[in-house]
Amino acid sequence: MLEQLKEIVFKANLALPKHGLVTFTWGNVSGIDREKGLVVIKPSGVEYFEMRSRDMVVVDLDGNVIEGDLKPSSDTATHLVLYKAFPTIGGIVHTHSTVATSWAQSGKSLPAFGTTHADYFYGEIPCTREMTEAEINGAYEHETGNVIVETFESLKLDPMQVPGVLVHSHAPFIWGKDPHNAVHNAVVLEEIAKMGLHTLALNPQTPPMDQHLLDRHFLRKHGANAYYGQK
Ligand SMILES: O=C(CO)[C@@H](O)[C@@H](O)COP(=O)(O)O
Repeated sequence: MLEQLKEIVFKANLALPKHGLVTFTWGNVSGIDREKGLVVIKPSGVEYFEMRSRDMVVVDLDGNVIEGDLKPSSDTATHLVLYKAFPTIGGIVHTHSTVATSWAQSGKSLPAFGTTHADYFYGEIPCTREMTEAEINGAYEHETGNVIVETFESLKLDPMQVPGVLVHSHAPFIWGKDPHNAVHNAVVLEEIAKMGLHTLALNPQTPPMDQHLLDRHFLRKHGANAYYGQK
């Protein structure tokens, strides 16, 4: 079942250690088949060097395992909340990449300081609020998804314009039109998180970039009038 999507999700998972985004098993990638309403996700706690395409787990949008011998990622419930709330996304990545996670741990949103950021994220990457004791002690991974959705709704953000979030005291979740695109955005997030950290070290008063420059850079790569590359 979903052999092609399993292969895509498997390769996207292997791309995380390749890009230096995960240590040990600290991350996961999923992809969705929207027509079938099924999600393919990495198995939980399996070392990347041992993982095989056939180890990918197929779940439905309620989290029932439809195919697979292994337990799905412990973050599956978060992925499912995001797929249900954001119908335009096709792939999700979670990592504990060092610098993006440092922003999340500090509870700080990542401002758009320059064009590297603006090429991929149309403005600040928000950090969620802290989760409550009841949320932490309840269905924690499901509530993690809910707090992400709450953040995007309260800030009126389009998840395809800001394809990622910093979860307070935890780490980033990043998404895209498919698993490969989500990994690409996760690599970008780690790079701009580093740049943001260095920017503030050099000048703690650095303001967010000019709005016109932000518009110019995001819109030249995204939307109806995009012209970057061989378009
Ligand atoms: O946050 C954590 C662990 O703290 C998890 O996201 C990470 O280890 C990945 O877990 P899975 O192997 O996907 O279950």
